[in-house]
Amino acid sequence: MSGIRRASTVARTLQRSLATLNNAPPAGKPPTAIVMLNMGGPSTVPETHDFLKNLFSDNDLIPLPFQSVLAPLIARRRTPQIEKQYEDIGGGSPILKYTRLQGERMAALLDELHPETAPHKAYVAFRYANPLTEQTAREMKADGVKRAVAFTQYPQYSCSTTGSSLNELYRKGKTGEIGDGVEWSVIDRWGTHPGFVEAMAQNIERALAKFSEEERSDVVLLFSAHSLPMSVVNRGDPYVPEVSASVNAVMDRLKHSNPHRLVWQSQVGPSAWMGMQTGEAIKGLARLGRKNVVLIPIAFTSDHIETLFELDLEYAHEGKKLGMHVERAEALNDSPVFIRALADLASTHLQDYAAGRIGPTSIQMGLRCPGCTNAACGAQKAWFARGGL
Ligand SMILES: C=CC1=C(C)c2cc3[nH]c(cc4nc(cc5[nH]c(cc1n2)c(C)c5CCC(=O)O)C(CCC(=O)O)=C4C)c(C)c3C=C
Ligand code: FES
Ligand SMILES: [Fe+2]
Repeated sequence: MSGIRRASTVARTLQRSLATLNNAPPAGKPPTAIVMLNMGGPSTVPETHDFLKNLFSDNDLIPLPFQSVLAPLIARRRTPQIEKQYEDIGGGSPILKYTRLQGERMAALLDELHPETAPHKAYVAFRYANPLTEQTAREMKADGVKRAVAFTQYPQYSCSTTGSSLNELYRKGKTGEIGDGVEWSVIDRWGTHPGFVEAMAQNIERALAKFSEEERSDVVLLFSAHSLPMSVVNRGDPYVPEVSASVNAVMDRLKHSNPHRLVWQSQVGPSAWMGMQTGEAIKGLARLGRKNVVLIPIAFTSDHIETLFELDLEYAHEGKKLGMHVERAEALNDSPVFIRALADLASTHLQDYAAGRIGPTSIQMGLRCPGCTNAACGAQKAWFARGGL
């Protein structure tokens, strides 16, 4: 351990002891909180409007002039179209169901893997839908949490996704809404973790098995990730290279059995976004005579309108019209291989942190995008680097 890291560990331990003296914990050992960060989605169709209003109000995701006035207007205008999409996928987003299930199973595994910090409790903190961070903060405070891990559920880091969730957590944490003297550390990205790669590869193999043996090696693997505005890419956001690293890791695990491409979906509005777009790629492959495609959602861990609506209902349907055979690799959802990977990530983090091998944040998280002008990013990173104390 370096001298600086040892000194900061000692300082944190002292701060923690003082905080404990000031706020006696409730009877019984409070849980180690594993806070699962994600954007969330409307669990029922009537929640769509509030979800969109929260999303368009997020200055870290979409900086708008007069945001507090414009956001409700845009949300109201967009609600009917998006409500229809949630109706078409069965009446709501399954993200809360899957995040809860993943969290509960992960916490049970963690109690076995790392009994030193047991009991573990998974908390869900969504950015735009219930349970919002403020609701989760109240629950954590009531539970008397003193040690918490912010665990992003986005495999690859973007300042518009994980960055926004961390900024929100920082705002609630620094005002004491989550409790006083809570010691934080962060799992900020994990897009090449072997368990995540294995779970993705197994789902791709299951989709490939739906093609005849003669066709199988010729199937194009089309990895599809939510796009980013070029303004975000061009300020140095790490998401695009991190998604590419995930794709390469999965292809290595598959021993490059098939040709592949990484394409981008779900762009919103008239500005320039990262391409090539998924829909255009399917049309282009059809034009080039490629008949067989597996679509792979690589940047999200559970089903959402983008898998169930865009990939299944729009693109797969479009492909079929063009005479193609299009399958989709399942999202990770309740994959036991994936849930074990989450538990491994958290237990390795807790172990390394307790042993002083890592600090509260990764080395990579300390660096702001070279083009960043958002002061919240700097304050948030500094706060988490001090363990939130
Ligand atoms: C890793 C995934 C995602 C990134 C990166 C991302 C960036 C991003 N998104 C918008 C604007 C919108 N996104 C919307 C919905 C939405 N976004 C993601 C994921 C990422 N977004 C998901 C999974 C969803 C859907 C939720 C679901 O339940 O399926 C929407 C709302 C829908 C719509 O109006 O079309 C908007 C708007 C921006 C601007 C952005 C990067 C800056
Ligand atoms: S936008 Fe990336 S650190 Fe601020
Ligand atoms: Fe999005």
